[in-house]
Amino acid sequence: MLKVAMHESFLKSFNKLPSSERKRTEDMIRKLRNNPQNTGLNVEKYKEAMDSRVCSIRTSHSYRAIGLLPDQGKTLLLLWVDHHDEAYRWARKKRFSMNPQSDAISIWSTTEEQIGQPDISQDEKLYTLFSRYTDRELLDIGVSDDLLDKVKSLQSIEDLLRTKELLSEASFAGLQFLTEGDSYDDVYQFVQEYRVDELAFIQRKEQQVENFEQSIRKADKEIVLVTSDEHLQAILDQPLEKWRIFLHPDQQDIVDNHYAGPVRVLGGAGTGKTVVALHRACKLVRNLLMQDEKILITAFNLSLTDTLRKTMQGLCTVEEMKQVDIISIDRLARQIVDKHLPGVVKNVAIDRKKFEYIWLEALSSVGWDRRSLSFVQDEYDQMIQYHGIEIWEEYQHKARKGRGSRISSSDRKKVWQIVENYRREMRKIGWMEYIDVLRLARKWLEAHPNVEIYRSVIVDEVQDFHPEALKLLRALVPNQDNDMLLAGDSHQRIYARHTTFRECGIDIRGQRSKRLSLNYRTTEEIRSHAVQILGDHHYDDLDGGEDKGRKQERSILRGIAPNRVHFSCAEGEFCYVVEQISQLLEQRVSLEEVAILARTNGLAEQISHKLTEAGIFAWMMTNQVTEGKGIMCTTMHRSKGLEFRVVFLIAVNENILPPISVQRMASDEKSREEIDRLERSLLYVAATRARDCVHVTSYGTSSMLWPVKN
Ligand SMILES: Nc1ncnc2c1ncn2[C@@H]1O[C@H](COP(=O)(O)OP(=O)(O)OP(=O)(O)O)[C@@H](O)[C@H]1O
Repeated sequence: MLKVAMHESFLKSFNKLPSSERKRTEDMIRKLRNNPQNTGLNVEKYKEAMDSRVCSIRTSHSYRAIGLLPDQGKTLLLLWVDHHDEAYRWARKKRFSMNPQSDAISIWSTTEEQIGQPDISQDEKLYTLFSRYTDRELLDIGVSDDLLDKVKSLQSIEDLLRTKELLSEASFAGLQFLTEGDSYDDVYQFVQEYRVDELAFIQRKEQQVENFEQSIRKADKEIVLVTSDEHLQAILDQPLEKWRIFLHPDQQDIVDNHYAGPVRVLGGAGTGKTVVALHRACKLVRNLLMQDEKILITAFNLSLTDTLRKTMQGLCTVEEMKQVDIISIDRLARQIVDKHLPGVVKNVAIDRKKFEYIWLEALSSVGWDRRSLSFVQDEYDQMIQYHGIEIWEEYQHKARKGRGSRISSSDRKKVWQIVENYRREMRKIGWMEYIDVLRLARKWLEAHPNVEIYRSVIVDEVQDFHPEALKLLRALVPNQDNDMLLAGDSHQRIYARHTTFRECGIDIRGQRSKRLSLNYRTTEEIRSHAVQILGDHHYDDLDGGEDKGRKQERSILRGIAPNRVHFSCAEGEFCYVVEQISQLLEQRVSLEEVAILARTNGLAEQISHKLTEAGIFAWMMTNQVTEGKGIMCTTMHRSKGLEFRVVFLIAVNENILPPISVQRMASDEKSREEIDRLERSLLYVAATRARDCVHVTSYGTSSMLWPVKN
């Protein structure tokens, strides 16, 4: 009897099959397990594949499954199922390896060029990239025997890059240094030093990956071994999300621990912070809550809370969900105020531009004009609203830590007068800002300490919470064991809100700070490019320290680097997007797995209309509309927390990233630096929404934040 295991990728492709084919595939697996010799199955080595372990299995007249079966292997690992042409195409370009660090199996695509040797003439051979080095020299810097001819035939840096996957890290780096003009001796020295580390790595690898069977057992996060026909049925009947509930031990630890107070979970994009937060929520509902107690799951915006709700519904029963509230922090604050202070909040101002005339009148009351507007608004946001200041005496002597420009005491008095005028006029016309609503809710709760609303709170994307929101959370949940889990990442901070948990009354100590560093969403190529965009700004650990964990992060998936393309005009960019979408459709990628992200609402709306006009299903995601059919178009800001197979970042142009209007608002060097940091984080967030592929496009003059390489 043959053991059958199924990789996550197999289940993904299985989920996309027509139902009749699913049934046939299920029958095929049953037959495989019971009688692999069954002639109808045609289990055959697929000779055109790069990996000699690849085999194909017939599931029906026109469908094939692809698997890995080493010679003398006892376990067949199913990897893919598709229409036969597609299945073979998939298998032909794939390479597979067990990743000893993550216990994951890596599947990555190679390009057509990598499959065949370049066809070059004898003359051309003389002038190849490495023709001046002898075989011995190349062997000494780590090029393996079987790759000597290939390396010697490379003619350009692009050829070398395409060969990267075939070379060891050390030899690839060495060859790259040679092309950059480093002397052979320096490169030789570098490779020898590098090899000491690499040898240690290979020894670890050999120890850990003793054989294929053992690796399959170890990779239990992404591979499931079929143990019986009933088990097979159960797996195939479940949606993928449910099946995928195998946490990494680091993740499981965070979920299972008992904490004497709030716990912080840091980690770059795609490291599973949300997954951990929701599993923790589930665990608390099951093991901690009394029948009349509730847990709050909150995040910054509506689209995020929508996504959290959907995932949570997949993890908990309907009964358990009754003890869980999932709501954005702003909406929750509004609910609290409306309930306990009815009529106090009439309207909440989102667009400050609308009230600019009030600011200008307030400025003129002290003899200032529009030129001081940005400075006063920055002072209001970063000092007065940030610290929740309501009286002059508090503002008068407040240290202006972090503010770039100095202020005289008479100007400070004038700023306060302007702010008082602004607040009074806003009250008169019945408007408030969200920060005011958060403060009102918090103050009401602080005045009524016996009203316990939640037993525990779980927060996602906490880096963008305003200090008032964090203080509100503290007031919502009494200080006790397992009271708070705060998940976030300062690299993804896209609103200018710097605070520390401590300043907001949230005390995190020692062991209650965790970091995840294995990226499950994005390929290593996309992750590393996105990280480069962040530049060399300082990134904090959300509590006043520095987050130094970024260097340890890595992805379990491999793939292609982001496509950075530039056009002379917007029309050129649009044609490129349409062309790429047509190719995706040919590859049977569903439109729902594609997103187009732009810096502004207007640009996102524009592309959504243009696609619709071109006959491609597309919809615009807004705060009100969170579901639609076809390609999702939205702003980079709203894409936070979401994920797609393919992402287009469009109009990455000068004066759009950052927008000229935002650049003009900078009142000093410090604000300019902050704008640069925020816009880089925004690009990082947007690019890391992609699982497989990112296209970064621009027209006219491209943005300096993601330059076009010539
Ligand atoms: N242990 C795991 N096994 C398999 N997939 C996982 C695991 N943990 C997380 N994932 C997947 O990785 C992806 C990213 O997870 P998640 O959204 O929780 O990351 P995140 O750190 O919150 O990301 P971001 O900060 O970018 O929003 C999701 O598709 C999730 O299902």
